[in-house]
Amino acid sequence: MTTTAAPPVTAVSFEQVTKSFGDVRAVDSLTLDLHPGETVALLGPNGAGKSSTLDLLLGLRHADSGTVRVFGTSPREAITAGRVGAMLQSGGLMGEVTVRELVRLACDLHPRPYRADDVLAAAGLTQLAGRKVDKLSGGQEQRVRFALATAGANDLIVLDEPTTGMDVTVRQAFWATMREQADQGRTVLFATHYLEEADAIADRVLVLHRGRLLADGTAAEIKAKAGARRVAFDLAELDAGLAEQLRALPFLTAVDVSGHTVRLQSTDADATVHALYGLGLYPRNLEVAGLGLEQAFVAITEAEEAKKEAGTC
Ligand SMILES: Nc1ncnc2c1ncn2[C@@H]1O[C@H](COP(=O)(O)OP(=O)(O)OP(=O)(O)O)[C@@H](O)[C@H]1O
Repeated sequence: MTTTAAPPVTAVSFEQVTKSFGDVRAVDSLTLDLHPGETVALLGPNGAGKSSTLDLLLGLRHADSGTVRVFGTSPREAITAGRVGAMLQSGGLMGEVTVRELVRLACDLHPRPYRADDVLAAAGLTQLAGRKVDKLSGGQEQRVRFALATAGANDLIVLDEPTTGMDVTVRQAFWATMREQADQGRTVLFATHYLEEADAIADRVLVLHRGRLLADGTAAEIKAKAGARRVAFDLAELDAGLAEQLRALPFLTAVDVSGHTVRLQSTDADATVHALYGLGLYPRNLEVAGLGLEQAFVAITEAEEAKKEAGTC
């Protein structure tokens, strides 16, 4: 007798999903699969469509066209089954109750709940459990949202700019908890403007721009996709026309002269270094390195903007 292996479960699947608000296409033909155990960062400039994408995934909005599936079902079915936890930017918290009462309620409502005390502890809220929710600081409120998103054994955790307002210690504890969740096979999807977080935490990075997926890969792949390298050096003497001279060189995509330090981005670092000597410069402390994720992100989204202005996309 032969047995056929079940197809691998996809945590999230977007197929040709489009969502517009009036003239604005917030999500544009998005096709995407997320897998169990992946930690995925969703990056994009303001208005790129990150929150809209998360809203579609959570069934808070419906697509104009295309299909969104969560563990093979509709978002609503997946949520009702207690498979999805979310921490969103918007939406007020119930204020007149204590932190403990609110977290208990979330646990009571969850089909696969954790113990409220454990949830409070994991979110760093044990000391604040007796405090009224409307007396919390912004960062403390974020911790409560985190607790509500992790009140039960969710298979997918969706976080919209989760660490905004959190101090460094809480932020580190937060990501440690998320790592544990991913190590247990859960999928963690988070939108963020903190690119260093995406670089450190995510094993997959998605770059959205005007509702379209511009890049999808590991942080290293995204950096490589930007196709540029950093060239930095110091000059003992600065010529007044230096910045102009540098800008006239080929292959440069960014020029920054600050004090005696020059930072360049070049699509051909070898040619750039050669050209520096050609200009009669004597660069000291010369460093050539790949782009950081933040610079790669800026390079990729700016290149897309430039294409749009030139009418080629
Ligand atoms: N309810 C709405 N009504 C009208 N336009 C909307 C609505 N929600 C989103 N938009 C528009 O859709 C686009 C995408 O917005 P969205 O909030 O998804 O972006 P974002 O990437 O999350 O941005 P940010 O980083 O600023 O939070 C924007 O141009 C926004 O103005």
